[in-house]
Amino acid sequence: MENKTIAFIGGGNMARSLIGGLIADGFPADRIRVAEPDPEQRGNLSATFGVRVTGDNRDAVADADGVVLAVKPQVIRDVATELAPQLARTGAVVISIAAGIRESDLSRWLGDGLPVVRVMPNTPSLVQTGATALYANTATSTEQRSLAESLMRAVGLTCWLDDENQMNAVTAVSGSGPAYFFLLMESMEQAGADLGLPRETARLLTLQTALGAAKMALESAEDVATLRRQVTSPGGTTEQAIQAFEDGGLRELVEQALKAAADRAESLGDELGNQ
Ligand SMILES: NC(=O)C1=CN([C@@H]2O[C@H](COP(=O)(O)OP(=O)(O)OC[C@H]3O[C@@H](n4cnc5c(N)ncnc54)[C@H](O)[C@@H]3O)[C@@H](O)[C@H]2O)C=CC1
Ligand SMILES: O=C(O)[C@@H]1CCC=N1
Repeated sequence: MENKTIAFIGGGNMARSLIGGLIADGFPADRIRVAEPDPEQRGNLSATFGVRVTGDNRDAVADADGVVLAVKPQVIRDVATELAPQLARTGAVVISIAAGIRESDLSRWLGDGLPVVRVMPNTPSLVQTGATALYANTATSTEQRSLAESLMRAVGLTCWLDDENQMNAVTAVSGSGPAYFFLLMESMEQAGADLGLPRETARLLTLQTALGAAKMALESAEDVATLRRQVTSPGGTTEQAIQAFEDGGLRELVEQALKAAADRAESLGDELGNQ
């Protein structure tokens, strides 16, 4: 990524996570541009990260080697069309993080033949513990693939997809995934407080347990089912909790929830791609 300049179009939640993670990894703030229409957010981005901000998308991409489209799926078509003539001249690789929006639609809006990489990151990128899947179109050179991968690797784990259709499943698992774990943490914190713990104690015990479980699962040679069984003493306390989860249909609920997220990614692609 040496000497590369990156422009973010849209400086919202996901862009902030990526920018914060990149800077924490040593990427120079003076090689990051952010185009953001909201003046308050621009001020905040500039004050927090020291990046160059602008209200003009075209200004942001002028000297960029990589352009991250970090706007909502509903506005990506307008942004792509607006930037198309300029991107055709600069040859920058376009990196879209928009859920559901297909490479074929992006390529049509940008003008066929431009390098486009679809990526699905997640917000823990802010603390360099992101999980990102990437898919590149055939117009993307090896160097441009490597730029997209290096950007995302700076903020966490990366994996390439050969089949773009898998991107909706990725969105359901890791793109949206942090929210599921946050929900579980919210519920555990509340339950701990209801059982009589001080709120802060319940919070800290919950968060450290989540961190410990994820770290252990990543580092252990055992699969997660085995690790779960190791906590579950026969006739003990965990068994009662796990039984309550199973009786409540947790596994089916998780399947339904992830299917609903993947279906929404698909329908966003249908709705917004056919414009
Ligand atoms: N939030 C998340 O956890 C994740 C989000 N994504 C994707 O990232 C994209 C952005 O999502 P968020 O950051 O959550 O949304 P957000 O609403 O926080 O950020 C979008 C930003 O784009 C700005 N914007 C609106 N119109 C614009 C325009 N015409 N030109 C430039 N900027 C414009 C908005 O002012 C806003 O700051 C979406 O496409 C979403 O699917 C992907 C993975 C995870
Ligand atoms: O909720 C959403 O649509 C975006 C995509 C993945 C996470 N947030």
